[in-house]
Amino acid sequence: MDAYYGASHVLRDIDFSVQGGEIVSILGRNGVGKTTLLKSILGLEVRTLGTITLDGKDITGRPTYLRARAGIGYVPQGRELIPDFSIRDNILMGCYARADRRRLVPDLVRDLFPYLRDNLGRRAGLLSGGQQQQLAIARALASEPRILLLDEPTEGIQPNIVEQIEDTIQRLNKQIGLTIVLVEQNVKFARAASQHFCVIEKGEIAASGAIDALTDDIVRKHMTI
Ligand SMILES: Nc1ncnc2c1ncn2[C@@H]1O[C@H](COP(=O)(O)OP(=O)(O)OP(=O)(O)O)[C@@H](O)[C@H]1O
Repeated sequence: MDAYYGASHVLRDIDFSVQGGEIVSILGRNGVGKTTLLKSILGLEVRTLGTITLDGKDITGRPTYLRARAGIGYVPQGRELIPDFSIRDNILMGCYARADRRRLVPDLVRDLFPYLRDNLGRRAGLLSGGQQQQLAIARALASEPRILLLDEPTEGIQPNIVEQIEDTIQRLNKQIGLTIVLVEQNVKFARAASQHFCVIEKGEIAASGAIDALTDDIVRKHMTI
């Protein structure tokens, strides 16, 4: 798969796949194309050449909202919440991506995030960074995705809260078998959270494999500045 913004060729010859039920981290320096890979899977903003399949079905020609309804959830970098909306209304925004369009705060969200459950009427803009990240994940879960794309969930989050996010990711993966693609700059977090990795350098895959094969050499070569 190749990806373009206008004439700018951002991803080249990307052969990337995720098995159901696994967590994969996409790593690499700033600007190498990690977010673009997620946007290519979603069909968002970027133009792609090549084929994208979900459960063996070709979704390449489908618009983003149909890819979402087919089971792809997205937590964008920077979270993109609506600060003046309540926690409840931010979560319900995710329901537009549901195949059945039902508007409800799923039980899963209530179980995972007791703070959100107990403060549904609170304005999103008043939440801490960690709570906002929980809310962005909750909004994505409202569509009941089978695969969740998470763009830098630990960015700007206090170290003690990073562990909570890792715990959430593990629970989603183990309890409901959610497949997760995680864009990360935090190598320690990626090592702890995922089973596979994929390093991108200048728009191409420079290394990939089981997470144990993510050596310090690879990190030094492709990730240090
Ligand atoms: N909407 C856009 N239009 C044009 N160029 C873009 C657009 N979005 C990103 N780019 C460019 O595409 C390249 C890859 O960007 P991308 O955001 O995918 O990188 P990234 O690895 O996710 O970086 P970061 O870690 O900073 O988020 C960069 O050179 C960036 O400037």
